[in-house]
Amino acid sequence: MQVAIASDHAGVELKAALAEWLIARGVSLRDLGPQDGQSVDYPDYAKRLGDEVVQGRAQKGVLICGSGVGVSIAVNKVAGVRAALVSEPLSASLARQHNDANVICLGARIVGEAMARACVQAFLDGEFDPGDDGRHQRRVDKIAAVRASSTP
Ligand SMILES: O=C(CO)[C@H](O)[C@H](O)[C@H](O)COP(=O)(O)O
Repeated sequence: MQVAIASDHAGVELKAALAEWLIARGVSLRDLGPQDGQSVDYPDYAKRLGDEVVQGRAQKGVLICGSGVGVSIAVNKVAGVRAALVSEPLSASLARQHNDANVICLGARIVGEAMARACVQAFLDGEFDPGDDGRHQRRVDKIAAVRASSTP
């Protein structure tokens, strides 16, 4: 599985720490930047990562900004992205199990490195469960239908 990671300036240190940890654990990782702490605009990196996922160059993505809110709003505008903003591992796991999330968003000014690692681990380990009656799949399908039927 290919994993992509990106951030804005507020998330660049946490991104570097997570990237080092993931690579050490054998994860195939694409770091989409930025590479330094110069101020950037989070929608640019959110789009870059969202495109990477929906175009199939990565199967999952990790996005980081100061709060996680900006990147989560932005990346959920990319058709096919289901991004979850999380700050603890149960939500990260449920985002996979129930929502088939393909991106998680973290706030570097909200969570510490250990909690961020726990969230990423739960997200990468989690598997989508369509539900014994298909209810989770039906709801995920309805998310796509909401987008398809929305007018600007
Ligand atoms: O979008 C955000 C807030 O919801 C992110 O936390 C950004 O990282 C933050 O806005 C960046 O703020 P800065 O003052 O430019 O560092």
